[in-house]
Amino acid sequence: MPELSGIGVGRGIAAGPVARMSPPPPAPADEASERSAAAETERVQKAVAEVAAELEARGRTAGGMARDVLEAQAMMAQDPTLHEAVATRLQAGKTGEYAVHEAFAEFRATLEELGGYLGERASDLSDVSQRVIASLRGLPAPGVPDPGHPFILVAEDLAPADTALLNLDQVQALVTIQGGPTSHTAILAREKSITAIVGVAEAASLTEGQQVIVDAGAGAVITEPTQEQLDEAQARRAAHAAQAEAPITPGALADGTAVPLLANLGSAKSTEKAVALGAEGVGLFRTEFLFLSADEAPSVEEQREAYQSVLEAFPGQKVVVRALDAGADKPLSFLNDAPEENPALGLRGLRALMANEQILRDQLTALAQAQESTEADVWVMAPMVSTVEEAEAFTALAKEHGLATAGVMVEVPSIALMADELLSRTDFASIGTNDLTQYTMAADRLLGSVASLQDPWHPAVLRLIREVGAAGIASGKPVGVCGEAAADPLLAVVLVGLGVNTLSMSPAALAEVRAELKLHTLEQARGIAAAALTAATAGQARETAQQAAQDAVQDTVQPAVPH
Ligand SMILES: C=C(OP(=O)(O)O)C(=O)O
Ligand SMILES: [Mg+2]
Repeated sequence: MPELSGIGVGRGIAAGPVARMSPPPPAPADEASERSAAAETERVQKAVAEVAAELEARGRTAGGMARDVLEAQAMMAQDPTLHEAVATRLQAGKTGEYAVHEAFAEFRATLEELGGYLGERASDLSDVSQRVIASLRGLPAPGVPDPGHPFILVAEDLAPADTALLNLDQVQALVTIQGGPTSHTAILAREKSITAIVGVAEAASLTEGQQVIVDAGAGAVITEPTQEQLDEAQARRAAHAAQAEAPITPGALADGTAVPLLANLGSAKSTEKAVALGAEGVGLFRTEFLFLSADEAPSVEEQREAYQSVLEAFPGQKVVVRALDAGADKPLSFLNDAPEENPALGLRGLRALMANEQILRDQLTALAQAQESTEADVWVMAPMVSTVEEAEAFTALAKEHGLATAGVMVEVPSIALMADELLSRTDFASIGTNDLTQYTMAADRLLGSVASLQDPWHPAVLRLIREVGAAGIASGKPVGVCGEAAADPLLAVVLVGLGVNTLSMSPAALAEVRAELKLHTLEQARGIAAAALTAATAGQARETAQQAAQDAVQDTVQPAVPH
């Protein structure tokens, strides 16, 4: 039973036949057609009609937002301006493929120049053009396949729109060649509870229709499963589904040690889901959504309203609000429009806020006002902090605005190493493992080519977390984790073993983490963490922790002294 390995997202398991994402057809050459213009026109019209009908049919099956997107694409395929542009080229003797390719590309460039909503639709136009060209050539449509039965989707990577539109009755699991644990595909898969393994370099060898088991917990794609393995996978799938239905209890270890499980929220829209899935508060409220689509900072009143709607959903519970984290992957022209060679190392996060202090002051004012009219326990924290002076300055400013609990994110190795000094100057620390991994490993979190380095299991990252956990225990100040690492059930246990008190994650991950914590005592979690720390590589840390966790669970189930 050969296996391919990658980075599993969550603990799901699924089995089924592979269906590969078809690559886009190669661009057609500028050649004269051997057919008459009339014959080419007929071919193109037929292909366009087929593509439009297929997109509409898919929209009807998918429903909801996907239906609107697909119907808009079907309309694009039939746009009269485009048809005129294609017809002109056919009259000039071009092939149908080339006429479609060139006319759609021209139309796309016009849309991109217009910008705004139409500009955003430009890439949809390329998708339609590729579908028509594939149809003219008699090739399968590019994009997510539709074999008519449940399947395991194998792709180089998925565009966010592809992931968002997946038909989850058909797609049993996702395997991508590219991508790391914090890639968009992994984050979206986690959010939608799709069984997924990303960064499977050898997935290119999987063939259409081949039976595989995708075991996300083990990060393995089993390529020639035996009947016994298929039965076991089926049983584990049923158990996993039952776990999602398990009663919601507060996060705690087997010995009753409380580990509050909090939600990461990206906007006010997801509060309901977080509450329904049992979030005991919010460990990271990302406020960027208010700023990113704007040309200038939103007013204090606009901000107050948005913050209030989140705070109201958590009366009596903790809500950790992060000050604006702009720069690098989230550029904001009104905050910093200077070109930077290395924006991830530039004026981002708290650095950008300190350079535009009024924007930070307005945000703190809005938050303090929102706090006054709700019963949530509001904590505020700063992103991308590198020095204790920065932490001190932010904490003082937050208190000046009437926010009693102020802390910082630990995302830069320098501040992790200074955790003891940090915690003597601020109220709490929250470890952002996505950026902490990026900066520790010097690997851009958005770059597929270095995704394998972007692994929070790396012992270098774990050693830094140990520093922060130890400083938290020594000072009695709370230390949380709000990066994607907290959503990996076994890594969550390791984090608690390293001294972390709370875990914050996408709400979809709460059930799995809750179930895993219940299997281990604090002493065992410390043992599993100590085992992971002995490793030399990320892979070894994961394996060593898995072994230590299994041994610990067996010791608990089988008492050492038989009766
Ligand atoms: C939680 C984090 O912040 P973001 O992902 O928003 O940068 C992190 O870096 O881990
Ligand atoms: Mg971050």
